[in-house]
Amino acid sequence: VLNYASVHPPVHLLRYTVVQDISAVVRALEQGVKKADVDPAVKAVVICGTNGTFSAGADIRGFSSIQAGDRPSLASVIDLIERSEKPVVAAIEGMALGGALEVALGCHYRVAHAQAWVGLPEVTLGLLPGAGGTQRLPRLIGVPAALDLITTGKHVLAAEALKLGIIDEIMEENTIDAAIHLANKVSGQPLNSRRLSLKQVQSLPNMDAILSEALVKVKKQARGCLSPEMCVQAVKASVQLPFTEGIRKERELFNLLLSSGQAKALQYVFFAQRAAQKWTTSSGASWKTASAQPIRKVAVIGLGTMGRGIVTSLVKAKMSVVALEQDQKQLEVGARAVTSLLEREASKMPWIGQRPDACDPALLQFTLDFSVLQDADLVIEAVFEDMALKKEIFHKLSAICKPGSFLCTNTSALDIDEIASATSRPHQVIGTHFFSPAHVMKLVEIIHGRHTSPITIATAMGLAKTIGKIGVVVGNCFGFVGNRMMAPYAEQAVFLLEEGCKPKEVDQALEGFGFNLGPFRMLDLAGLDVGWRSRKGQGLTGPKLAPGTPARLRGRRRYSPLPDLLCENGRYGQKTGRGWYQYEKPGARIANPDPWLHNFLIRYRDAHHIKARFIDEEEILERCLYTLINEGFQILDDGIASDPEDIDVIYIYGYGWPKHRGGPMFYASTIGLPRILAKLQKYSEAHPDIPRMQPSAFLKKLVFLGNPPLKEWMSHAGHQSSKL
Ligand SMILES: CCCCCCCCCCCCC/C=C/C(=O)SCCNC(=O)CCNC(=O)[C@H](O)C(C)(C)COP(=O)(O)OP(=O)(O)OC[C@H]1O[C@@H](n2cnc3c(N)ncnc32)[C@H](O)[C@@H]1OP(=O)(O)O
Repeated sequence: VLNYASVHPPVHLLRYTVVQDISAVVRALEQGVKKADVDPAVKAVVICGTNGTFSAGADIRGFSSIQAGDRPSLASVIDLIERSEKPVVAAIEGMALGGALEVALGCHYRVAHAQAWVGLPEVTLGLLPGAGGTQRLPRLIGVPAALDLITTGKHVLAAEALKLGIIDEIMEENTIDAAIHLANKVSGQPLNSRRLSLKQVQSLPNMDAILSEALVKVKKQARGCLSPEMCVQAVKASVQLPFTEGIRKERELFNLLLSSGQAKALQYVFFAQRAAQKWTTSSGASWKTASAQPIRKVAVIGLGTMGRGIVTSLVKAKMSVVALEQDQKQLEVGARAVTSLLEREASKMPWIGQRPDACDPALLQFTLDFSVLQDADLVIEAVFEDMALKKEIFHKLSAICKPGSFLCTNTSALDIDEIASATSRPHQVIGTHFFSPAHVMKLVEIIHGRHTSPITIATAMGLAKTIGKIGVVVGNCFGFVGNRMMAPYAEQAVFLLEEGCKPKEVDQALEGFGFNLGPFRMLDLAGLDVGWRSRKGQGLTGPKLAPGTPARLRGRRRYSPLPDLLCENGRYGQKTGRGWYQYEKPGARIANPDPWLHNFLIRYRDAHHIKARFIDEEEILERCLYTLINEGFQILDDGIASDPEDIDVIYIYGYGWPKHRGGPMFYASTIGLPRILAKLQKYSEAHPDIPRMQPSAFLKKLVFLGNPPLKEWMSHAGHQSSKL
């Protein structure tokens, strides 16, 4: 891990590589600094990394073994560095993240390569910079900038770090030589002014307001996630307390976070997101053997809400795009919408000024001419959810597109195999389920059909990565993973209304749990007509419904006609200004309880002889969340998702599941599968007409096997993951 290398005497170079064994690095760093301190031949020290990287910080896997008492050791080594009578210079190449930046902050000088970047990502892992970072950074760059970096975990490039004052010098090349040169130059000069622990935090007249506004902001954004709030508390301590007391406070807050459980969940998500990129299918295809084909030109069919967002994402990633509509008017409306989205995106990216080509309109062509699509490497069809229309388009694409083109359908539920059957190249057909708004949401479900080739999967995954999305490979079934699990959740929410809840009560319970939006606000945003169209297509309502079908039963299953009745009343959600809530005008966003709906529910319950009862938050949460989780177990058993991590990534990045709870399957593992099973059994006995409440056989099996850890679940699934 450590080389104590004499490079240009009298400067000594301490080199570090990957920080896997945290305590070994801390010990080695301590020994290196102590040795340099007592060696009379050494006049200065440079700390750098190897292979062009200072350090990405600690190995996250090592956090689980950190004991509360271990923590101060890096902090004390950083103190040792800072107290050294010989100047210590950090030479930052590549990146300095987390503990590594804290080490650099303990150095007296910091030199960085122009392409290097720095950051304190601890907050995203449920922690805070606990080796003095929350006390030194505000002393170096002031409270507002330090709060921004520490509470978001964002990375900044060397140029910005220089502007902020984190870095003293930037080099285009030979960063280590420059650091050695600087170390030689400052050798013998007084160091007190370079010791951040001795500096005062720059006082600001509105400091109290800055701190309290920061707290309000992070509380609002974090929805129950503790680490951003603790970060603000720690920075506040740097303002209000002397350095050593501030460090004590930082340690106390760090230990609290370390034992909170949220840190474990967030660290799980870090690895789950990366594991999802290593896709496999139940037939044995995998990322290891399939390579993505290069995609230069993409065509998008349909410029509705989804198509516009998809085009925007592609252009932002500098891909050449052809956007097709069926008539001139729709083409013009769509083109205007895309232009405005691109302008809005550009205004959010100030660095775009330095990269004038970032949203280059020359990359984008709007057309009505289907034949322009013939040389596209990949086509994404994004018309509305109508199987006949999609099949017609795929039939045409199959005839027009060059033989190597990949054909993707943006669908949230439809059968990929049926769509592929309209082509002569089903192996090149794949589902790419984007989430709305598609230029913002990170997730893309990549759905392989029976005939989809591994190269097609790899190419769709590659495209997702290129445009900054997180692709997750899933199997083909109605609703795939995300919407299939959403169905029992939304169904429970509506049953709860029938039984006595108000939409706001259900939403508040789930927003309190940490969702960005509760189910009714989410449905109003997505548009109630989407589900209505799908239910009509399935014959659950509308003209295809058999006459004489009881209002609240489909076969022997409980059914709620409430969402259909709302649509029949023209209440489609936000877009019509009325849905489960009322809005000031169509398109407005603030949801207000609607007395009309309240009276409607009373009349509905009377008509169906339902006696309203009080339903507490616990029941709301358990019925909505546990039925969703139950479907997740069924999906794993069916092989539609290859492991629980994939489901969790889908829920976090596509459905607003609170990240600090680690995704539904991780959450289930923290609650304990026996408890989930017992609750589902209780509710399904009370509601025998709701099949989705019947515990899945896989869940029962795992409980029978003694509630094994999440990592072992798939070795017991009916459909075993080929990742094993
Ligand atoms: C020279 C001075 C050295 C001083 C060193 C001091 C060290 C401190 C030791 C004491 C510790 C005290 C407390 C410290 C806390 C911290 O440091 S918290 C900060 C931890 N670091 C991070 O959060 C960085 C997380 N990683 C990333 O952001 C990115 O991975 C990356 C580094 C920017 C690289 O991105 P990219 O190129 O896109 O690759 P990825 O796909 O993301 O990752 C590649 C594989 O590497 C694995 N990985 C990455 N980071 C870590 C990590 N920190 N710990 C463990 N593993 C990591 C990642 O999982 C990928 O793995 P595979 O999927 O298996 O390939």
